[in-house]
This record gives sequence, structure tokens and C-alpha cells, in this order.
Amino acid sequence: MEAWLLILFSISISFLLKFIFNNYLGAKKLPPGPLIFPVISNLIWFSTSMSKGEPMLRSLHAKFGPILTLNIGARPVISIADRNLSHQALIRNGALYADRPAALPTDKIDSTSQLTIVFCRYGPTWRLLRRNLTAEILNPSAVKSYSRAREWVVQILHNRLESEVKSGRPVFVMEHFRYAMFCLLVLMCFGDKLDENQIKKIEEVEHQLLVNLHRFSILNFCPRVTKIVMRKRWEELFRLRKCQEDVLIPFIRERKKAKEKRSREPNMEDSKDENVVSYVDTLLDLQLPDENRKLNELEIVSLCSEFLSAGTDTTTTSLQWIMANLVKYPQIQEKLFMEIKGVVRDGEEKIQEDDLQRIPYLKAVILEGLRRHPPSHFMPAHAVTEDVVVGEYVIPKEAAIVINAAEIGWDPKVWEDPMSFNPSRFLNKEGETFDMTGRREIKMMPFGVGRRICPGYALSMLHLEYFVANLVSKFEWKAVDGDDVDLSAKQEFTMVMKNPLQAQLSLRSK
Ligand code: HEM
Repeated sequence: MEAWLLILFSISISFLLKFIFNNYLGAKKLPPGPLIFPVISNLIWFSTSMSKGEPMLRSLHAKFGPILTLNIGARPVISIADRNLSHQALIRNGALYADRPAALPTDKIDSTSQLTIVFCRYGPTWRLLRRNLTAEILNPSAVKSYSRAREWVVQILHNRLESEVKSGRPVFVMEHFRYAMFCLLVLMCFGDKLDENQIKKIEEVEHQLLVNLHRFSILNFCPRVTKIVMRKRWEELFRLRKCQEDVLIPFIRERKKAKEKRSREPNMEDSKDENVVSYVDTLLDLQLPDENRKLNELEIVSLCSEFLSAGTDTTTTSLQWIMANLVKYPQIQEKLFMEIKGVVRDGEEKIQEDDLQRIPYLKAVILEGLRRHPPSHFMPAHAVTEDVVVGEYVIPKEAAIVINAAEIGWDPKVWEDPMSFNPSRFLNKEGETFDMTGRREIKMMPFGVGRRICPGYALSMLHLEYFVANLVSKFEWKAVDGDDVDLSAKQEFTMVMKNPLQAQLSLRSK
């Protein structure tokens, strides 16, 4: 089609859609927003990288206010960039806003569509899956049962970094962080210490799926058309999913066999696992409420993949941002080191988990890292369970609601000099800990708030505190000669450092 004809067509449809939306919704209308240019608007949004889309959205909010409508794909998208509106939605009307929009075509490519907690519709299946994760794996005593695994993984990380230090060269740390965190989550997921090759295989396939997410998202725009014109990309998505199944299913079968053996021989000693329950073990027992059946292997693959990527990528990204700031601001690193030194027990090399509570500045550094560099700038889209009125506007049931969490944590009305890295803002004389759940008010929300708040929130805080404390107590972290640490960001699955952290490490004297 000629370009001018496409534009003309687009403009006429735009006015028609505005007319239909306003009339169909009666007196109440959608929040304001830019004119809808079907096809063109969609193409722009689907092909825009998040790093460009975010400033575009910021300027739209400056023009239209804290709540606005974008028309992307088949449904309106309501964007919220305000902490009070977010509180009103996610806390005061939590149940209404706890749904997710219908799955996108790329999430439905298996015969059993991808089953994950994060994209599950609000209802009994979501409740069951979420309760299983929180009650069986993330409850305090289960988390404690993985403390030996954490010690093992910190040792792996120390060894890897120490061998790099011997070379005298600056270290690119991200790969080491990712591998260590992945070992930990793989162990929680599959229960065994897998060997390095097996872990690398899982890591590779998960990483490929995550880094290509943005490339695959364009396939959702008119799937009937993209299945023809972007056939190769669809095939690539199918291939990666198949690869993921081939890699993960043998581990699931292995756990199933071991579980059956344990139930046949209840007195059998399993020296490898001790008392550790793996995530897969808990999934094998689940009974889907609506269909009265157990989860099939493909569904378990999706849930394991969610567990691995949600637990690894976000935490590793945060760890990198935090360490980058400690390299950039040596006085903050020094203050943290002095506090850590004050709690290390005589003769101990590593920081023990019980000691973490005695280092308030450590928690402050982690909170400031999450506020200043939240790994997800936008919450995964929420949806309302029925049409909801917000002031003079209405949010329709089929809309996707996106909340810009990063902007909320940078609000200058709440945070003084919000773009600076200043952990001391989280130290208060009363010793109160910062309320991340936003129940009374929202000041930042790196883990979301309300019914869909990240269930891994406490585990991630523990992982971050434990890793940062052990990294700072073992090594001194310095910028590479002549280089400033560049804190620019780019969007992958999470918002990562555009130029990954490279640092000069040296062993601290004992
Ligand atoms: C620094 C680390 C982490 C950050 C910043 C983070 C952030 C988030 C955010 C922003 C959400 C969406 C909340 C919403 O929709 O309103 C979320 C959901 C979720 N996270 Fe995390 N997360 C982290 C670590 C983890 C870990 C360690 C796990 C599991 C082991 C995990 C599992 C999940 C799951 C299953 C959901 C979906 C919850 C639902 O929809 O009900 N996350 N996370």
C-alpha cells in the first residue's frame, strides 16, 4: 500500500475508534492519550526498544497527566505513573486490579499454553500456584534449608573471582554473578547439585529465551500476518522452546523417579538432598483445581523456567547495579566494609547469614540500589476484573494496565535528589525498616505491591545482602584505571547496565 494511503486510512480509523470508544463507554471515557493511528501506532510501539519507549512515555505523561491511554495491539493500554494512583489501584482496590490481560500469541504456542504464575489470570489456578511457591519454597524454614547451598555458591563465586584476580586483569563480573545465582536457583529448583555442564546448558537456553524476548514481542502484532512475513522468527521461537523442553524435561523426570522411589522406600537415606525440598518436587504433587488433574511436563517446564529466570535475572541485575555504585563511590564501599568488618566473627572467613541483621548500612545500600536501579522499570501488565471508574475516567475490563515503577522511585516530591546514590536516606534514627509492601503509602515499588507483589521479595533481599556482604568483605573493588563507571542502562529482560561492570579487584588482607 502507498504510504500516503496508509496514513490517510490510519487517520480516519483513528477518529472512528475515538468516536466508538467514547460512545461505547457512555459518559465515562478512557483516560486521555495520543491519537490512535492503527497499524502505524502499533508498528511504532512494537518496534520501539524500551530504552526509547520509556522517554516517549515520560513525555506523554508530561502532556496528558499521570494516567493515560495508549492503543497498542487489540486492546487499550492504560499507563499509570503516579504513586497515589498506584496505591489506590493496587492496595485499596487490590482484588479488582489483580488480574492479568489475556495471554499474547507468543505465550500460547504449546498445545498446553504456557503456564506461569506471573501471567496466570486471577483465580483458583493462580492462587494454587502462588501458594505452592510461597508455602513450600519461600517460607522462612524452607529458605533456611538452602543456607548450605548459598554458602556453596558464594564459595564458587569467590573461587572464580580469585582466579581472575591472579591474572591481574580487570574483571567483567556479570557472567560470574549470573552463573553463581543460577547455580543457587537450579539447586532450589531441581534439588541436586548438578554438574557445571548441566548448569551451563540450562543457563544457555534460558538466557537465549530472555534476551530474545523483545525480538519476539513484535510477532504478537497481527500474528496471522507475522506468521507469513516473519516465519523465520516464529520458527526461532519454536526452536528455542523445544530446546528448553529437551533440556529441562530429563531433570524433571529424574526428580519424579527419585520421589517415587522415596515413597516406595520411605526409610531410604538420601545423602545428597538431606532435607531439601525442590520446587519440582512440589509441582509434581499439585492438582489443578479447575480440571482436577496433575500438571503435565510442559506446564512444569514453564513453571521451572519462570522460577529460574525470575529468581536469577532480576537479582543478578540488581547485584551488578549495586556493585557498580560501590565501585563508583569508594567512600560508600569503605563505610560498608567497616560495618561488615565489625560483625565478622573471629576466625571466620565468610559472613554468616545470621550476621546480616547486624549491618543496617548493608540493607540501606541494597534498598538504595533497588530504588535507583529497579530491574523492572514497568510492572508486568495488570488487568481489572470488571470495568473500573477512576475519577472521570473508566478503565475497561479488557485493558492492560502498566505501571511505571521506576518513575515512582525517582519522584522528587518524595526523594531528595532522587537520581543520586545515597544509601543513608534509608537509615533512620528509630531503626525502623523500610516498608517495601507499600501498604500505608507507596514510595518505591521494585517488587510491585498488593496481591501480585513479588513472592520472591524476601528471598531476593537475603540473596542480595549475603552476596554483597561477602563480595565486599573478601575483595576491594576499584574502578579500572582512568575509567569512570558508566551507569547508563539498556533494556533486556530487565534494565541492565549498557556497559557491563568491569572492575579491578584485589584480595583484602585478613
Ligand atoms: C531483585 C529481585 C527481584 C525483583 C526486583 C522482582 C520483581 C518482581 C516484580 C516487579 C514482579 C511483578 C509484580 C506485579 O505484577 O505487580 C514480580 C513478580 C514475580 N516474581 Fe519477582 N522479583 C525478584 C526476584 C524474584 C525471585 C527470587 C523469585 C522466585 C524465586 C520471583 C518470582 C516472582 C513471581 C513468581 C512473580 C509473579 C507473581 C504474581 O503474578 O503473582 N521474583 N517480581
